[in-house]
Order: sequence, then C-alpha cells, then structure tokens
Amino acid sequence: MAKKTIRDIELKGRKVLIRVDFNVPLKDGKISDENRIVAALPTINYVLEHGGKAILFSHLGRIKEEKDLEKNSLEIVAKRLSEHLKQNVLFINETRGPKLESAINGLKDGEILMFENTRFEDLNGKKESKNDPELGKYWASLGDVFVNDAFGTAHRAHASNVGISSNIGVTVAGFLLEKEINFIGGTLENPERPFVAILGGAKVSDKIEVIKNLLKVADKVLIGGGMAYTFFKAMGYEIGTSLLEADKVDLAKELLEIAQGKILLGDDVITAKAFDPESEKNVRSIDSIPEDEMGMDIGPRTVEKFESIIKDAKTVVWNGPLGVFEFPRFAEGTRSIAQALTEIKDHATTIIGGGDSAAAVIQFGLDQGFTHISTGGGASLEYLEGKLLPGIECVDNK
Ligand SMILES: Nc1ncnc2c1ncn2[C@@H]1O[C@H](COP(=O)(O)OP(=O)(O)O)[C@@H](O)[C@H]1O
Ligand SMILES: O=C(OP(=O)(O)O)[C@H](O)COP(=O)(O)O
Repeated sequence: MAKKTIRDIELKGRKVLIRVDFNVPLKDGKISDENRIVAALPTINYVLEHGGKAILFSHLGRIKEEKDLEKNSLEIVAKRLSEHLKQNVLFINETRGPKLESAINGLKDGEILMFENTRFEDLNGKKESKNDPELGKYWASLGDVFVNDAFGTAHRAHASNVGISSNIGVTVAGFLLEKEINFIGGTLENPERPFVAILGGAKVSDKIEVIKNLLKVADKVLIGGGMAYTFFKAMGYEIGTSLLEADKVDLAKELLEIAQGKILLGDDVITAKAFDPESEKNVRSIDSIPEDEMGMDIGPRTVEKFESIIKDAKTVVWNGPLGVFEFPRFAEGTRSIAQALTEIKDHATTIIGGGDSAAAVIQFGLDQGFTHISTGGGASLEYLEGKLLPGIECVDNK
C-alpha cells in the first residue's frame, strides 16, 4: 500500500514533528559515524525550505539507569546537524515541559529545534519503549503534523513513532523512510537467488528471533560476530568468555535442526584474553577456545568458507559486524567479507544495514561497493522476514 509522504501535505507555518533515527555510533564521547544524520538531511531541508517549523527528536542508545543519561545526550548530534544544515539547531535538553513548549511556540517558519533523547523517558517506567499512551499523546500535542523518517526504528512500536501517530491527525513518511521502503521492499519482494543473509553483531537476543522466518526466504544464512557463540554453545563447544545469551541456546539448537544445513557457522575464530584493542590475538578452531579467551572476530578459514558462498550469491542482505571492527586488530573478518561483497556488486544486489554495520563499511572506505546501505539493521531484517513494521504501518495510506 502506497504511503503518504511530506510531498502530500502543506508544511508552511505548521509545527512539524519529525522522528529521525539519530542513534549514531559513539566512540569516546564523539560521533564515530554520521551516516544516519546525513541520511535524514533531505527530509529536514525539505521541511525547512517549505516554511515548516521543524521539531526533531530521536532516541540514542538504551537508557537503563541514571548513569546512561549523560553519555547518551543528543546535544552533540544537534551540534553536528547544525553544521550540516548551516543553520542553528536550537537544542532543548528536556523531553517535556514548559521550556520545550515555549521554545516550540517561539519557532519561526523555517527554524528548527531538537529535543533530548526520547529514551530519557525510559528511566522511570520505560515510558518511551513501552509506548506509554500519555507520553505519545503529549508529544503529539506539540505539533500539527507528524513526519516519520526513522526507518532504523521502524520495527519498534514506541511512543515517539506509533504513540504520536495515533494521537495526531496526519502522519506521513519522510524521504528516507520512503527510499528504504522502495528499495528494500522492491528488492526483497522477489529476490534473485541464491539469496544469502549474513548476521553478526551484538544484539543477539533481538536478532536471533528473526532467523526462523529468515530461513523461509533465504537460501543460506551465514552467522558470525557476537551472534555466533550462542550457536557454538548449542553445538556443544566451549566458548570461553565470549558473548553468550544463555537463555537462547535452546532456540539456537532448534534453529540448527530446522535449518537443515542452511545455517553456516565458522570453523575458526580470533580470540583475545580481554575486550581491549591492545589485547593479543590468537587464531583458534571452534573446538579449542580456551576458557579464559573470548571470540572477537571470525577466523581465516571462516572468511574463506563465507567467501565461497558469497561469490555465487545474487542477493545478499547483511546486518551485524562479524567481529569487534572498532578495534583494528579485530576488524579483518568484517573487512574481508565487505571486500568480497564489493566484488560481486556487478552481478548481485548487496544490501548492508544497521548503524554499526554501515559505520564499518564506511570506515573501510568500501561503502561505494554496495548496492544499498540501509540505515536500519533490525528493521531491514524484520522487513525481510515479511513482518509489518509498526513504524511503517502507522503512516497514513495514500
Ligand atoms: N564477537 C563479538 N563479540 C562482541 N561484540 C561483537 C562481536 N562481533 C561484533 N560485535 C559488536 O557488535 C556491535 C554491533 O552490533 P549490532 O548493534 O547488532 O549491529 P548493527 O548496529 O549494525 O545493527 C559492534 O559494536 C561490534 O563491536
Ligand atoms: O540502531 C538501531 O538498530 P540496529 O542496530 O538494528 O540498526 C535502531 O536505532 C534501533 O535501536 P534499538 O535496537 O536500541 O531499538
């Protein structure tokens, strides 16, 4: 079903609520990759050029306790956005209240403000992430129309997307959401085969759930990164101090059974004694990981095994780095697989998604070698599974 977009509505003089996904990777308190900011610029510029009063908001990280607040403030993102727009972005360090309301009422046409991390509302009762009805209603009351441009968050039904949408008369898609729907939806409706999915990263408990449905659409599912160790454990291997989701081991076993050979794991890993960029690296077969070492990357035999599958693929969707690529010593597996994908670009469709995955290929200078870099990891995987995403469903139909 075609969705309404910002082209379909009047913006001039209106208070335009814009939900973006500015959940950018941070390193030592700095933005290490700004792909998600750049990707949102067309929508923001369009609203400003058409005389809208832009009220921007996003989540950043996951907020569980008081100490998460300071390091997840959106203030540095607002500063970076100002530089891109060459226009002041007024940052309000609150998520509700009179200061925010009077700043919004003071906006002139073509001006922009951004308010604080929507997940600061998670501190007392997960109001944002549980889509607290009062919160969605309150945020909706701050604007006249709602533009959802947060594809990366489209698989979440939170107060800042679905909650606002159900309390405001008009919800439309921004250009990024529209582009992602067209591209990913179009490619995956009838993918050219072999269709290979590659999964890695650290959000194991979230993303392991998508594999069952993924097995119905993909011909092969390659698993590396932090995701692999729960599977190695399920296969009976000792995994030392590697990332493990103990309560997902049974699910991993079940997936291996139903996959009938479609799931491929590595044969070797790169380990270290500590999660540290300087830690010495060792190549270990998966049946010989010492108890005081953790898996940090896929090993050279695994790279070869994955490359041999990739070279014949016609469609590849990849989410989740295959190792701790932020530490150069443990980036080799992710880099090699990224390189292998750039080599098939001429005859295959290659999509990489997710904040960190996109950051990795941009860091390697290989981003031009992909057909599409999606801003959503979990979102593109769930889209791929055939699920209806709440952040897309809540947008008005044409
Ligand atoms: N073996 C591993 N152990 C721990 N963390 C890992 C491992 N492999 C990859 N990672 C981490 O996974 C993180 C990204 O995971 P995730 O958020 O799921 O990806 P994306 O943002 O692309 O969706 C990276 O910060 C990376 O360091
Ligand atoms: O970074 C995101 O997801 P991704 O890592 O799957 O791309 C989105 O901003 C969603 O964040 P969340 O997984 O904390 O809800």
